[in-house]
Amino acid sequence: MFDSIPIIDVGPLVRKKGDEDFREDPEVRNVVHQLDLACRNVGFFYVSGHGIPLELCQAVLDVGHEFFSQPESQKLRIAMSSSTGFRGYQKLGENVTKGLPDQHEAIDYFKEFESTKVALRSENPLVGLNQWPDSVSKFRPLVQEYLEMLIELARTIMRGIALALGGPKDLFEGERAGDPFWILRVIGYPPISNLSCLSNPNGEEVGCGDHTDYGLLTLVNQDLDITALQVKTQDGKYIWVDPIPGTFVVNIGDMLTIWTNGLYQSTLHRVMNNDSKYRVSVPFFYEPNFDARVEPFSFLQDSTAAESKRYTPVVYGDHVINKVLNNFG
Ligand SMILES: N=C(N)NCCCC[C@H](N)C(=O)O
Ligand SMILES: O=C(O)CCC(=O)C(=O)O
Ligand SMILES: [Fe+2]
Repeated sequence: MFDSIPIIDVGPLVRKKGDEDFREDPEVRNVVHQLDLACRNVGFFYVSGHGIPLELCQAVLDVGHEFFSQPESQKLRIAMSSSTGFRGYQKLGENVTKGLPDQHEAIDYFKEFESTKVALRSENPLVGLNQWPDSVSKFRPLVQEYLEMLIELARTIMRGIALALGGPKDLFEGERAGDPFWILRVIGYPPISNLSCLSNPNGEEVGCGDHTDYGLLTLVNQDLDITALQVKTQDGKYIWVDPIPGTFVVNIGDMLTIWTNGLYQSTLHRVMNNDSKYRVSVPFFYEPNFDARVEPFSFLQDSTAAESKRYTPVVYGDHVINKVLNNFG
């Protein structure tokens, strides 16, 4: 049970990640304990002290606003389709959650596959090249710089989570997530009140319907002047996730649920932009290796035991392909 989202200063993890005595360091232990509580009880937390400049986060949101404010014809020049590997721009309502169209537009980026892995091409619908808008000149260099920093930050937080589980600090390296897949979405949410045609026949319009994220860890960078993200508590109530300057909103994904045999559950969340302003958010999704086989850790099975709670193993890539194909029918 929870009614608020904890704030965790991960400064010690970031500063001491190369230290020999990382595991035993009292400041690191303290962060690790907070991560454990947040992952067990909430599945969501804010991260401060991460070292990513606020100006870079803001600049990424700014180019998002600039892109979405363009005429549709301009945006469609980088349109997403099955022939781009589902990478690129999707119009309002194109993404579907639990059968209902989401009231957001977005550009989706996925890690590109190495061209040498030819075998992937024929059977993997996500193979393709990322689509960059040349109409917003700073877009590509900014987003690429941002991506590199977020991959590193997420890897560092996963090292803390590895210790929180009582595992070795490289629990999520190697065959599990040493060559992590990633997804980045630049998302625009018009004010719900502005929507000219309502798509949901039997209820409220949502910017993004109830869902859990697919992989390991999501880091959300969101406009600071609008509250729109909501997290569902165990008793079915939603709580608003107010933006806090200098933080990311972090949540755990489905693969961590399986690896931890349900100890750390991915939490349902949705987006409602009831504000009168247009909202941009940029979630970054840090994922396992594309071909990682994900199954409950044997060292956790005793403590998380009840046989009925055993999670079925999946290959991460199969899970994400399924999700993406469902999102776009
Ligand atoms: N890559 C991630 N996690 N994207 C999350 C999008 C959530 C909505 C999507 N239509 C769904 O139903 O999953
Ligand atoms: O816009 C947000 O704040 C979160 C979006 C989200 O949950 C997602 O894309 O998975
Ligand atoms: Fe999400």
